[in-house]
Amino acid sequence: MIKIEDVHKRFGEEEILKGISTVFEKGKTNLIIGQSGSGKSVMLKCLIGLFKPEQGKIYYGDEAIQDMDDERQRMLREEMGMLFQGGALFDSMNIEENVMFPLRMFTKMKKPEMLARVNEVLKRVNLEGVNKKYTAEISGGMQKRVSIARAIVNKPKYLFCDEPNSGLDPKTATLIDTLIQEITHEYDITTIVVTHDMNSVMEIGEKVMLLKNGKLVWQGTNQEIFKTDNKDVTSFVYSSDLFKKIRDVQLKENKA
Ligand SMILES: Nc1ncnc2c1ncn2[C@@H]1O[C@H](COP(=O)(O)OP(=O)(O)OP(=O)(O)O)[C@@H](O)[C@H]1O
Repeated sequence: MIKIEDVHKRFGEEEILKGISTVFEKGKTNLIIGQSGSGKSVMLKCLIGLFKPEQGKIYYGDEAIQDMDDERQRMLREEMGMLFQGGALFDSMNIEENVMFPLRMFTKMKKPEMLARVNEVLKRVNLEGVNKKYTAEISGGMQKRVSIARAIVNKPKYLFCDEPNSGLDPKTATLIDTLIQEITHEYDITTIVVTHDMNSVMEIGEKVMLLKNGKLVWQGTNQEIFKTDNKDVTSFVYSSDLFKKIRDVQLKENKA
């Protein structure tokens, strides 16, 4: 679990995060949604320690990141898996070397042990046997699965995903979302996903947080998001034509 209390982040004169408090729950997919520029990525970067909030606290379990010494912060980073936009795989390494990278960085495992772990996670993401291929030789959806394998290879307690299905067709996007959710449940990870995608909200939004202009304006489940009359939620959700049409049909049915 990650708990944040009254987090403020400023760049120069501009306050980007204006006092955000919430809990990211363990064993669940926690989604941060909101329009472009609402502060989602800044929030994510505060959570992983890339940005330091001027005010407020970020607790990992009982410990605030601000109160941890350098060694404890380094240990915390080892507990984090990251799945960033574009996959960020190394073109010059094959798949096996890419997935092994965090183990080389953070552990003292010997090669056979690393290889066994790499094969285990490649199997988990249904990519057995691609070890020696290079990024350019596999599809975008497969690259995402390799990135997921790399993100979980060191058994993280926390998984951070920034727009994990950007650039994928809807079917592959759903597969990636579902994989992230299954892994979250299986390994009891606290997963945080930044997304624009309403399909992801519907599929895996076990806890959904809506940011607007640097404030948390609504939080709830994906079931609740379609029932609430909160104006910020409805204007975000129904800015998509498809969802607007679905809602119009529902309203008509309710009247009939
Ligand atoms: N390093 C930085 N220095 C100055 N301003 C920044 C920095 N990073 C982000 N910002 C500003 O913070 C605001 C929020 O940006 P952020 O990237 O968090 O938005 P977002 O909700 O993730 O948007 P998008 O969905 O387009 O990625 C923007 O106005 C952006 O210009």
